[in-house]
Amino acid sequence: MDTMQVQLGERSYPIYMGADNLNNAELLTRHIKSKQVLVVTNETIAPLYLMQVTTHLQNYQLEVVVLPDGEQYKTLATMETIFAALLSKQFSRNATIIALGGGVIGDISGFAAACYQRGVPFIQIPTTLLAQVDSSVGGKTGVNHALGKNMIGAFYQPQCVIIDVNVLQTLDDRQLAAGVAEVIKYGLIRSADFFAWIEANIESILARDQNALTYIVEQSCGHKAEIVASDERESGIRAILNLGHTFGHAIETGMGYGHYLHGEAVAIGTCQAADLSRRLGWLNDADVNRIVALFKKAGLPTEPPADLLAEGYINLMAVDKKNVDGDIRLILLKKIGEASLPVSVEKSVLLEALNNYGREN
Ligand SMILES: NC(=O)c1ccc[n+]([C@@H]2O[C@H](COP(=O)([O-])OP(=O)(O)OC[C@H]3O[C@@H](n4cnc5c(N)ncnc54)[C@H](O)[C@@H]3O)[C@@H](O)[C@H]2O)c1
Ligand SMILES: O=C(O)C(=O)C[C@@H](O)[C@H](O)[C@H](O)COP(=O)(O)O
Ligand SMILES: [Zn+2]
Repeated sequence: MDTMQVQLGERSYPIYMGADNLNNAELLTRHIKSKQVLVVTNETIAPLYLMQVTTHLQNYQLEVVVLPDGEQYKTLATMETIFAALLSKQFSRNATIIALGGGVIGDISGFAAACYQRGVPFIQIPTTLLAQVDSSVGGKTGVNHALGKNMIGAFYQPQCVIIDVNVLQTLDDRQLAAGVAEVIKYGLIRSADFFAWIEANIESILARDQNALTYIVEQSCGHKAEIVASDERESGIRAILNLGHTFGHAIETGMGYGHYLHGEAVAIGTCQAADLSRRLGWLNDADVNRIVALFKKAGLPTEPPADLLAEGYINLMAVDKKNVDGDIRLILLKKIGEASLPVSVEKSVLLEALNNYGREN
């Protein structure tokens, strides 16, 4: 098993990465400092992994909340189910919440932990590739609003992250690919070598080769942990983790949550960001073709939805969290392996790019 530390002073925590960690009773209980424990999961994950985890928690006052499955349930209304369970069982401020699931469960449970009695400890047990490489690390928690993605939330760090790569074997292919989108992101924003490694090994990743999966989880967590350690609350460099997300979040909200998976929307959004970077003269045609080709090889979409028109996009992007004084700001690419900090883009340039995506300047 490999351990990595997210260095955040008194909020520092370990990420445990390995195979079979869900069968490690000592590890699963190492960071629980309370008698009361609430496991939050969903109706898909519960039959697969709930027992495997709760079997090691029999010495605690254990409660379980099983939420409905889907991005459309990442709402304030769903959080009420968690608060009702905590209050009806009279859980105290030292109780521990365990998030067992993908990014949706992690984001909701983390935000519930941040809010309940103004903050209780929580533990992330991510069960999708996307959650293992991205959402379980870094403390962004929250829920969606009908008018904007992740608009209600808090920065709230977990006590630890426990990753078991074995659980990736039960993920369906579409969900695996969605996770690969965020893995490609790390190569694009920070490491041309890692990007080239993904290009060379994409077949092994998609075939769920244990070594390939372990490698991308370790590399991705390493990149994310370093970025978060240097800028916990996104006042600067952390924003590069948002590559492709300004377009991607507009797609998710505009098309209705759950229509496109988050990773799929990020894949399209990253191709749009690459196209815009080319229009600004930062990337050349060959770079953009290379990026689009890798997403395609991963089985991800690269074309924006035809029914989301440019004006609609811009209205949705107008509430992006990176905006300042109403100016839309995006993360773009200087080259493969290096992202820009947020760049303000004139509405006319954005409209031109949205209307002519993939075509000559
Ligand atoms: N907090 C962050 O930093 C951050 C980063 C990236 C994404 N996110 C958020 O994460 C969410 C997307 O997360 P996701 O891609 O994990 O989606 P998800 O949580 O919806 O999980 C995807 C699907 O896989 C199922 N599933 C989970 N684990 C499984 C397993 N081991 N075997 C079989 N099925 C399994 C789930 O029930 C669900 O149907 C979005 O809401 C996105 O905004 C947050
Ligand atoms: O951790 C971060 O910082 C990220 O931006 C990671 C993203 O992959 C993730 O989708 C995040 O939830 C987006 O954050 P938001 O602030 O744009 O909602
Ligand atoms: Zn993301």
